[in-house]
Amino acid sequence: MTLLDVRNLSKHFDVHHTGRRIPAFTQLTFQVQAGEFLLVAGPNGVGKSTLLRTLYRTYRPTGGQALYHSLLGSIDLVRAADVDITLLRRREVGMVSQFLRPRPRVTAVDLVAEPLLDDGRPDAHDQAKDLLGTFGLKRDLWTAYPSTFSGGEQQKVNLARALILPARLLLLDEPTASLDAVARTALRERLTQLKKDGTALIGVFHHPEDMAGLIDRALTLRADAAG
Ligand SMILES: Nc1ncnc2c1ncn2[C@@H]1O[C@H](COP(=O)(O)OP(=O)(O)OP(=O)(O)O)[C@@H](O)[C@H]1O
Repeated sequence: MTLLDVRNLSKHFDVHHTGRRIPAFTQLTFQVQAGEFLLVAGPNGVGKSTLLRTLYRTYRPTGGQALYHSLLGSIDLVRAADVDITLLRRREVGMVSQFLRPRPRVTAVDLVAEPLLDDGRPDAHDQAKDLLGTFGLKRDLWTAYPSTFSGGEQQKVNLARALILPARLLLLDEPTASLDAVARTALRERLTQLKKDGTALIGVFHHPEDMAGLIDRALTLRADAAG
C-alpha cells in the first residue's frame, strides 16, 4: 500500500539579507510503501535534511504535492493546515532529528514521557523508563536534566522521545550520528520491528551500513538537479 506519494516536490529558501534564492531540491517525485525503508542519499548540502523537514512540515514546501494516506483519509502535506499537521504528528508521523532540545528543569524521563502524557496515558513514565533502558542510558541519569548530558546521552533521550509514540511514517535524520554500539543495535531492532508492523521509514544516514539489510531502496539527490 502506498503511504506517501510525492510529486514534483520543491523547496527553496529566500535569504532576505542577500536577496538570493537558494534551491534545496527541485521537482522530486517518489513513492513510499507501508513497511518500506527508503534511504535518502547524496552529497553534503544537496537537500537531504531539508527534504525530511519539508515532509514533517518544519519547512513549508515551495511547490508540488506530497499525498500522505492517513488513517483519516488522504492529506496533502504541502497544503494541509497547521492544525492537521499537529494532529498527524501526534498520531501518525514521527521525526527523529540529530539533536535533542533539552528544556530547563525537565528530567530525561519527563521529556520522554511527555508525548504519551499528552494523550492521557497512565503508563507514560513506565514506557519512558523502558525505552531509556533499551537505548542504554544510565539509570542514574533518568531523573537528571539532559542539558548537562553528553552528546550521545542526549541523543538517547531524543530517540526515546521520538519513538515513544507509534508512527505509520517515520522520518530519521542522522539518528545514529553520536550513538554507541549498544544504542545503534537497539535502534536497529526497534526499526526492524516498526518495519514489520508496516511503518514506512525515510532516513538520512552518513553510515547507511548501520542499517544494512533493512534499507529497501535509495533516493539519491543530485546537486545538478537542485537548481
Ligand atoms: N534555513 C535555511 N536557510 C537558507 N538555506 C538553507 C536553510 N537550510 C538549509 N539551507 C541550504 O539548503 C541546502 C541543503 O541543506 P541540507 O541541510 O538539506 O543538506 P544535506 O543534504 O542534508 O547536507 P549534509 O549532508 O551536509 O547534512 C544547503 O545549501 C543549505 O545551505
